[in-house]
Amino acid sequence: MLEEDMEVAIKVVVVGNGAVGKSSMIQRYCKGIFTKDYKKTIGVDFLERQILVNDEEVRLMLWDTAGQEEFDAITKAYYRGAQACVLVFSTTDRESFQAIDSWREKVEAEVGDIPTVLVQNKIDLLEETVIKNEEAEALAKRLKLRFYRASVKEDLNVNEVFKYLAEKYLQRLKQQTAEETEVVHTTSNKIALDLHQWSAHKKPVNDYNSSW
Ligand SMILES: Nc1nc2c(ncn2[C@@H]2O[C@H](COP(=O)(O)OP(=O)(O)OP(=O)(O)O)[C@@H](O)[C@H]2O)c(=O)[nH]1
Repeated sequence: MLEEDMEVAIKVVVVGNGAVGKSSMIQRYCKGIFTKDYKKTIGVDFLERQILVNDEEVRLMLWDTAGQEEFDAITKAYYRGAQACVLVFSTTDRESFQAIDSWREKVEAEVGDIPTVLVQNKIDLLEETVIKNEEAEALAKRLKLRFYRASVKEDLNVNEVFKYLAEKYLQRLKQQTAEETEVVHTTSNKIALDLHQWSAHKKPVNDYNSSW
């Protein structure tokens, strides 16, 4: 169990090419709305939402990063401290699919291996698709990532994406806590053992007169 009074807050970065639906996904998840207008994100922005995961309160802070290369310098700084990541591409944009590897590398370069999920957005436009199902699945397999097909417009699979990331993050957190506890135990066992060995070498109090 985690400390009861401690709130778990997770910084999640949502990355991918421009216009794949990152801002829309965050708005949908945090505000429950969808707008048709496309307003290019300048730099970064964030919204948050609290959810319950296995009876644990989790605050998700969703960082919306610009998909345009021109803002790379600003967005890179915002990856720092990220604890989970959503990689998004669009059903109707092949370049956004091909760019996934490079987005993953950019995030990994800043924060290492964090819980990450691959999302194909705009599946309501499946008849206009430029990506085969097998290709997307192969990419997920190669990157060893959970894969979701979503439509922010139709509110399909959006909640699932963030729920999965929160669960994955908590799972890792508990595992780390358990490992740290084990290290402490191992260390204290070692100290106990050393003390035992030391006292075994120590001369008994009632034996001070004999030669040791
Ligand atoms: N049909 C459809 N359109 C969507 C969906 N999600 C987003 N859009 C539209 O796609 C366009 C781009 O969405 P944004 O959320 O602004 O894209 P973005 O990835 O944040 O773009 P940048 O800020 O440039 O990085 C907007 O017109 C949205 O309304 C979806 O699931 N289906």
